[in-house]
Amino acid sequence: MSFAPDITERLARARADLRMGVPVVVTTKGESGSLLVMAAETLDNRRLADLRLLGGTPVIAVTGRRAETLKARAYDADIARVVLPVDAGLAWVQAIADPADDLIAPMKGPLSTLRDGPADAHRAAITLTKAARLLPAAVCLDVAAGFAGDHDLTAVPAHAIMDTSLSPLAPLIAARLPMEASEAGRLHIFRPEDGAEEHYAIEVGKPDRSLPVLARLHSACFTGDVLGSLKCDCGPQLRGALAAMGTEGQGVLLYLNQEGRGIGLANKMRAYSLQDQGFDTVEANHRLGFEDDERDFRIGAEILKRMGFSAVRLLTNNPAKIAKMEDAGVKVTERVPLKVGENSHNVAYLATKAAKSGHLL
Ligand SMILES: Nc1nc2c(ncn2[C@@H]2O[C@H](COP(=O)(O)OP(=O)(O)OP(=O)(O)O)[C@@H](O)[C@H]2O)c(=O)[nH]1
Ligand SMILES: [Zn+2]
Repeated sequence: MSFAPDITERLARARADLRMGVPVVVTTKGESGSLLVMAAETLDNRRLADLRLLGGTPVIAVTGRRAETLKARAYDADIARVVLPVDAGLAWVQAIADPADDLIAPMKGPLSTLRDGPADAHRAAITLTKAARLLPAAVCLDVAAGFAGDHDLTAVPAHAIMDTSLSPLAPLIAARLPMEASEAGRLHIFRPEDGAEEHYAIEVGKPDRSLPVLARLHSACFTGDVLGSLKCDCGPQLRGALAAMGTEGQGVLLYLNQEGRGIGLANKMRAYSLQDQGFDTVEANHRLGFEDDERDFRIGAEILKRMGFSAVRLLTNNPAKIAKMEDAGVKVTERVPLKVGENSHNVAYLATKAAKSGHLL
């Protein structure tokens, strides 16, 4: 009998802790052992002062993307460990993590980055901040084994954070949902076992499981789907896909809670703020320290398979989605273009997606 949380549950706790500003400890088997980790975004003055009392050399781990903008040398390939100067305060930490003021205060340096020593735990710390939908930057300090226990902190092994296997998704409940596009709608809720966000599937009609189904993998876009934002084409694509399924009398639309191409709504708004400064959608993601697209489309493939679908006619303009479906074992027998909702505000955004992300015009 055990009531203690397992590794997956402790990972969920660690994400929640970081969002609240509570430190966590990342452990490795190597020489350093335990790394105290705080998300740069949620660090406060009290914990920064406490960190200083511990001595040692605190660093901020940032992604290679962010390091490039900061002109910091990334000795660890895809990440950099920026040394926290002795006199650096909270504003300095936040300016390293957050590109909001990069243009008005461009000189943060010269920044010194660590070259020696293991960086696996630091890399895991950044991955954890991303999973918590925070800015990908972590304030880190080597601590003695036992630190987590002494301070009642959640400890997680780096290898568990870096484990990329997909968490099982269980179908939770489904119910009839008549919609404008089709009265024969049914909404299914899927809940992942790792405590991450739920995802939804809207089934239209009763599609024959032995035939390729008309399908759409829609990523959540609060601004486009709900507010009718003109900055993207998501709202018209969502309604267009449902309308096509209504006309055909069958189909399946997955509503994946991967807002902002997987960076979360707060970070997407940071990206929008950078776009107001003149950066395009891809550059904005990079300046924040993210890749262009942080979504995991295996989730969509898994839900389709759980629902009994093995082949789809996919409504998309994004060839990467097709490749990722095929990789995950869902056959794409046809690409059905979905070109709706172009306007004067999003024409540059759509052109950037075509030029940089391979979208078909
Ligand atoms: N980070 C970021 N995300 C954005 C931006 N504009 C829209 N999004 C998000 O991008 C996602 C929309 O992508 P989709 O329409 O599903 O897919 P796609 O990759 O464009 O491919 P299609 O199937 O052709 O539509 C949603 O999660 C939006 O919230 C932006 O400027 N920055
Ligand atoms: Zn959108």
